[in-house]
Amino acid sequence: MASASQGPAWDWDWDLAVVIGGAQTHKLGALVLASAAALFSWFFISYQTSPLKRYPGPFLAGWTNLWRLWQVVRADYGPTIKRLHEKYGPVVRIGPNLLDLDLPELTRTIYNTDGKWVKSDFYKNSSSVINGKITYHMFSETDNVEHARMKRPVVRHYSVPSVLATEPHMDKVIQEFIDLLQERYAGPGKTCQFGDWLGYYAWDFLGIVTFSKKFGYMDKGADFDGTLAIGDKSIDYLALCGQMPWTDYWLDKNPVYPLGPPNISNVTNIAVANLTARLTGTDKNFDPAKPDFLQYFIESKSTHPDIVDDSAVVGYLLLNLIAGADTTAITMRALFYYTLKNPRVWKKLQDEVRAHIAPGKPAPHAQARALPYLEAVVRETLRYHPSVSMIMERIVPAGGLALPDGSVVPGGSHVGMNPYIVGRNKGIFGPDADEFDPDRWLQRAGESDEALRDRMTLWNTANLAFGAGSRICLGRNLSQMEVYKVVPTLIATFDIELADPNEVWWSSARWFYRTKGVVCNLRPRRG
Ligand code: HEM
Repeated sequence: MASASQGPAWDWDWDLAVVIGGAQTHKLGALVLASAAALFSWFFISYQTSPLKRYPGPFLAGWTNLWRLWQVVRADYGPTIKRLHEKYGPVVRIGPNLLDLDLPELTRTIYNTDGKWVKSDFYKNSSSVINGKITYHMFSETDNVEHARMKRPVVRHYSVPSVLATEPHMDKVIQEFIDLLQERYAGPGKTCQFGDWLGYYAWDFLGIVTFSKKFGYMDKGADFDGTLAIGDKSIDYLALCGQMPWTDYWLDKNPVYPLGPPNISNVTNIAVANLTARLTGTDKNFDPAKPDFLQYFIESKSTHPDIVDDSAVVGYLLLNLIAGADTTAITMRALFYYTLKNPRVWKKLQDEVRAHIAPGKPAPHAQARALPYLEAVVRETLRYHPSVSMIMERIVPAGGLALPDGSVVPGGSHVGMNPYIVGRNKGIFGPDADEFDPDRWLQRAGESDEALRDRMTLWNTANLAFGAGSRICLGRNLSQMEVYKVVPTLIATFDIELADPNEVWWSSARWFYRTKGVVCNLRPRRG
């Protein structure tokens, strides 16, 4: 009985708890259901009423940006979107408010200099928090007026004559590069992680033209301080967060516990240390007869005191390194990978180079630029494997964008083109656009000079490897000089072959189309 009399009390409490708990569970369940219904209705109404609904694309992409985030996670972004264009045509909806266009005839409209076309928020997460304030640089600043203000003091330093003035620095680093390769890898039975070395060269090259000092990756033959790996992470962060830019405020810009990519503090420290040494006259590396970008930027403080202070100089220095090293390394790696895999192209390039460039010393820029097949190979590499292989998003200005099919994309929508996709447009480059063939850039049999000129003008409109318009790559002259000088120097100095002619390199197609591999045998030149 006792147990019977105690039992009901316990049961009563238990039952009450169950009833209350059940009621709460019901309420919670109802709340979850209501929220899901509201969310679904919101998605459904947005989907149904979107002015972009008429454009084809994967079903999920029209509903949520998670679809495109997933494509970035998969690291096969450019090729995936290209396949969608093959299926749906030149306009593909890849987000609720985003169209990817394969319409080279519109490049000069979307990427122009009139200031009306603005970069989307995709770019904003490539910024830093300085003294508690989010700070943008030339690449991440979306406001065109502010961007023009930042660019004005330094743009002339990237002109061909200014870049050419740094050739003595380039020669120094190129000489060291070939000497190190000779020392370490030119012996019998040795293979060289050539792809990695092109990365070390690209970083040390920029170190030397930027502040007359290498980082030391070539000397150590390794990413000894992890900077190259951190650089990769920060570019991946840009690509991933850029699909839903608000996530950056919860991750990297979160004031409580920032969860962004590791920052390249060692490069920042090096930039600050170099600036301080230069300003205090203790910089032992600097020779006033050999200008570098640090010197140019310090001069900008006098020419534009209202814009450039010491922290702006550090910003310019960092952008040189972050925007310029991997992009150029990707281009050089791709150039060697595709040409070495194609014996006809390799032989033609090697013959041309060896007929004009002396081995064992840096190729003079003027001589290298006079080699037509080298030029064709570089152009084809930039077309076939552009370092930036994602959509370069812009916001359609008020008034809309008229498409060739007669439709008008309304103002406020996001649109853009991807250098990888436009570069393989068959209407422009022909049915073999998916093949690597530098000869396409040469004058064809029976083609008049005028016809060649027209063809090149057309092809240049589809060349977005360096972007276009007011936001075109600032460092393009510098990176081209870097490539045009080192490639013939290497070919003139070494017999180069892939250690495994069937090598399939590792690749990751996100904002940068990164690659690893190109393992080579380097032997002192015989022929
Ligand atoms: C092969 C090498 C390179 C390639 C393929 C490349 C590609 C690009 C592309 C496509 C853009 C435009 C992005 C957009 O509009 O969304 C860009 C912008 C930029 N690049 Fe490069 N780049 C290269 C090398 C360099 C170098 C060496 C530097 C500097 C030393 C540099 C500095 C910049 C800067 C500052 C911007 C932003 C320009 C602006 O918005 O005003 N790049 N680059």
